Parts: sequence; structure tokens; C-alpha cells
Amino acid sequence: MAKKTIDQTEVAGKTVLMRVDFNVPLNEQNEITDDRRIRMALPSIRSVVDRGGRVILMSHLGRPTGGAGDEKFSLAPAATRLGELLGSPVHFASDTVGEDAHAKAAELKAGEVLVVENLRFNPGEKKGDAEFAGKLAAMADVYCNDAFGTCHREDASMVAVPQAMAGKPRVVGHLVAKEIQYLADAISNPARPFVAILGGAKVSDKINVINNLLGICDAILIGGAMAYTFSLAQGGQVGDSLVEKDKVDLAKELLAKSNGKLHLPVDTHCGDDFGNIAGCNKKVVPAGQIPDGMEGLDIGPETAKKYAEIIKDAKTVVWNGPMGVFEKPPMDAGTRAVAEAVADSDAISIIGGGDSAAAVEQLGFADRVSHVSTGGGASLAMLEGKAFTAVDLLDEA
Ligand SMILES: Nc1ncnc2c1ncn2[C@@H]1O[C@H](COP(=O)(O)OP(=O)(O)O)[C@@H](O)[C@H]1O
Ligand SMILES: O=C(OP(=O)(O)O)[C@H](O)COP(=O)(O)O
Ligand SMILES: [Mg+2]
Repeated sequence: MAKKTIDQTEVAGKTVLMRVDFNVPLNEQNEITDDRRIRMALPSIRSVVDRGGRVILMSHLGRPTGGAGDEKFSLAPAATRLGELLGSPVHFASDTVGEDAHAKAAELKAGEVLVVENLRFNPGEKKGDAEFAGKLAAMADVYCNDAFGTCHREDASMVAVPQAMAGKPRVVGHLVAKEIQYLADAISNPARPFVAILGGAKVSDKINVINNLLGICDAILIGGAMAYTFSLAQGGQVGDSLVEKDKVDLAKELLAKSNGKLHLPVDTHCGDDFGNIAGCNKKVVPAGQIPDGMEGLDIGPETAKKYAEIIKDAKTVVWNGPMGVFEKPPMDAGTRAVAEAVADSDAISIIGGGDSAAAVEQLGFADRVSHVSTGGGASLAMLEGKAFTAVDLLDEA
């Protein structure tokens, strides 16, 4: 059923608390390397600003642990970038529900925007804590969810906050409405062969979706760090590669029921210093033969060729997660080769995820795919047919 949108909501003189996904990729200098997630939130923000509403934006960024070094997860660079894109200054509060946020929210004038600091600096966010949610909810008259990349999460800002705002308008933003519509249409009756490509670093999250994808897709191509958990499951050597030991049994089960659908790398490009990829010792080895002291950083050239052959015949492709550490050449080669194969194919192609979107943009393929989605985990959840609690609880149109 269609959800009520921000455009259908009276906002003049009101404060709109908008959940966005400003979890943008940052480089080592803390500069935003891809601002797509901010740009894609502009229509909803402008919709409120242009009609004389006040906007309070909240988001997470990264996965802060509550320890030293968390400063690098500040949303301040995202707020600055938003101001540049809007062409007007944006206020920034150095806390989320503390004194600074309250003072700045109270001073906010019609047509102005306030970004509060990273939601995940508060332990209550991941826990879905009602007290934390209540403090956010009390700041506004309207709730808007425009955080497509986070719609598969049940964090406080996604679920407990709109629950605490029952009785007030709780609506979807442009981006969420548009992404859900596009993905639902593309995957409800996919042209076949239907190929899923899975990579990236969030192995423990994303390995869980493979079970359902085996029943939906014709081929699943594995790259990124997930490959090494499968290598371990096959008794291979993974050196210092990123692995999820407690997912090895699941990987074994998935291999046993794969029915030839699950495709694993045949070779791996590895290196001996993640912190200095350009300058370290590197070599291509057969999959499952990564020496001690080295770690897998990309799929090898034979794997890229094998995957390109499968992609060539695909009619639908959904891709989440880079094939390697694409930010650091030469470990961009696998992601580039797969992106090229997807761009050259005549398949409907959807590439989703904060980092995957950055990869296709930086490698120059964004204009040659059907849809670049702001959500990785979120688009996979849609592909699995999972419902989003964070959207279901919003008002019907
Ligand atoms: N072999 C690997 N080892 C470590 N990190 C990897 C490897 N392959 C890819 N990555 C990293 O995965 C990250 C993206 O993962 P993820 O967040 O799951 O994807 P997305 O944002 O597209 O959903 C990238 O920053 C990339 O450097
Ligand atoms: O970047 C995100 O997802 P993605 O890496 O799957 O695209 C979202 O902001 C969700 O972040 P989370 O996976 O830390 O909850
Ligand atoms: Mg990511």
C-alpha cells in the first residue's frame, strides 16, 4: 500500500525530523569521496524548506565503537557538504539530543536546516532504546524516513522514534519512495538469467542473505572479503584475510546446497600490508592458497574473466559490495572488470551500497548501469522479499 509522502504533508511553520542516510564513504583525510547519499536526500529536504518548514536531519555514519578514534565518524563533513549543495548554510549540533541540539533546534527558523551529530554516538540508537527515541521525537511535529540505505535496520531512529511520534504525521521521503518503487518493479518478475554479485566487507551481515538468494537467483558470484570465509569452509589457506570464523559452518551448508549456483573466486590478489597497498609486496595466488603474512585484497584476473563470462549472458544483475579494496589501486582491477562486464551486458543492472555506488562512480560506470541504489544491505533485503518495519509503520497515503 502506498505510503504518505513528505510532499503530501503540511509542513509550513512545523519542524520535520528527517532520518537520512548520510553514511558516506570518507578517505583517510576524512574527506567525502562520494556524496550521492547526500545529493539524493535533497528533494525531500528542499520540499520542506521551500514550503517554510524547519528540518532537523539525523543519520548515522560508520560503526563507532564508543572508544578512541570515534571523532572520525562525526557528521560535520556531511553537514558542510549539504550546505554547499543546498547553497545555504546548515546548522550543526555537536551532540544528538543534548544541550547543543536542543538550543539549536529551538533557534531554528522557517526554511532552515539543522544536522545533529551521529546517532550512533549514543548507545541507545543501535539498541532501539525508547528513552533515547523519546528525546528525538520530542523535537519535532512530523517524522520523515528518507534513509533508504538504512531501511533494513531497526535502530531507534528508524523504528522507536516514529513509534514515539504516533498521532503526528509519519511519512516517507522522495528517496525511499523512489528506491522501493524501482527495486520492487525490477525484481518482482526478473528477466533471466538473474545474477547476484556479492562482495564488500560486511561479511557477517551479507552471508546470511545467500540462503534466500539461492532460491531466487540463477547464479551468485562471490567476491570481496566474503570469499575467504568460503575458502576456510573448503579447507583453504586464507593467511591474514578478513574472515568470519563463526560463519564457516554456514558457508559449508551454503556450498552443500548451492546446486552449482554459487561461484567462488579461482584466484586472489593478495598483499602483505593493508596500510600501504601501493608499496607492499603483492601477488596473485590460486584461491585458498594465501600465504601466512598476506591477505586477500581483490579477486584475481582469472576470476574476473570467469565472472565476466557469466555476466555476459545475464538479463538481470543485482550487485552489492566491491570485489576488492577498490579504493587502493591496483586492488580496483577486479571491481573494474566486473563493472565493465555489467555495463557491457544488456541486462537490467542494479548496483547498490554506499561503497559500491562510490566504486562505479569513481571507475566511470555509473551512467552505464540501469540503477545505482543508495542501499546495499537494504537492496539485498528487498531482493530476499523481506519487509521493512521502518517503512511499514509509516502513515498510509
Ligand atoms: N578483500 C577485502 N578485504 C578487505 N576489505 C575489502 C575486501 N574487498 C572489499 N573490501 C572493502 O569492502 C568495503 C565495502 O563493503 P560494504 O560496506 O559491505 O559494501 P557496500 O557499501 O557497497 O554495501 C570497501 O570499502 C572495500 O574496500
Ligand atoms: O552503508 C550502509 O549500508 P551498505 O554498506 O550495505 O550500503 C547503511 O548506511 C547501513 O549501515 P550499517 O550496515 O552500518 O547499518
Ligand atoms: Mg558500505
